[in-house]
Amino acid sequence: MRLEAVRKTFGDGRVVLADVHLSVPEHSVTALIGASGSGKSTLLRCVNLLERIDDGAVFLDGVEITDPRVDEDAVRRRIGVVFQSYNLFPHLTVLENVTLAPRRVHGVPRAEAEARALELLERLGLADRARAYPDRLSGGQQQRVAIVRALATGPRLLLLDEITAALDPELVGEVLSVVRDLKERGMTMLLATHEMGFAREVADQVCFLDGGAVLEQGPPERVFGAPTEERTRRFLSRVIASGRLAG
Ligand SMILES: Nc1ncnc2c1ncn2[C@@H]1O[C@H](COP(=O)(O)OP(=O)(O)OP(=O)(O)O)[C@@H](O)[C@H]1O
Repeated sequence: MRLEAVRKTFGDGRVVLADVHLSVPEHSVTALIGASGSGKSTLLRCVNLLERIDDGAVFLDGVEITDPRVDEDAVRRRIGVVFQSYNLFPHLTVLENVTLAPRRVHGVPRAEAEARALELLERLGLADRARAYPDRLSGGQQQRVAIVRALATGPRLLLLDEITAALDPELVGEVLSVVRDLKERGMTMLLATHEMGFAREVADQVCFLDGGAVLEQGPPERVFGAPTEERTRRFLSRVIASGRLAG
């Protein structure tokens, strides 16, 4: 997946993404870091076509998905998204939550959708929760269900937007270990995070966004260990001061 010269403005003409170039190689993990408001979520939303870009292009498997003639549903099937808030339907069981989009949006037969869902739930240690309702699950379990739901359409790319931010600290680990497992299985991921320790551990590439522009990009050892830009250094020292580099 790659972004070429992506520009996004909101209402009053404020530039939120300015000329962003970013390449996310297949089977690799890219972490977007940067201060609150630097444009991380907006970038993810532009990739998933939840936001329309003003200029530039986004490519997935060599196809320009930001071309207005492209079928948006087909694109979304190939891009899984997990947000900070799990957004599970409270009146549906775990299994129903996971199979809803494949069945209703993509027309997958019930038996096939359920078989795939159960396989994924099993893999994420949730098989025994399939018939439970979300309010019977911990936050960590709910977020893992949200990850299963994102995987249920067999995406080529997974976008993770601050997926541990709403969790109690003791529940963060179980969600991060799922991400590690997906990485080992070769899933291509683009994630936005404030957890620098996690970015450093799981990412193949770290991209520092500042005011909607990519200021610095490279392997985590380099960006965290020897940042070349003064602003990156300042951001990281603020993060260290707040204790979020470890973890
Ligand atoms: N729908 C919108 N309309 C207008 N402005 C928006 C909209 N969505 C985001 N913005 C603005 O765009 C800028 C970037 O926001 P974004 O949420 O992408 O940043 P972020 O880096 O993800 O922040 P955080 O780390 O707090 O999640 C912010 O100034 C935000 O207020």
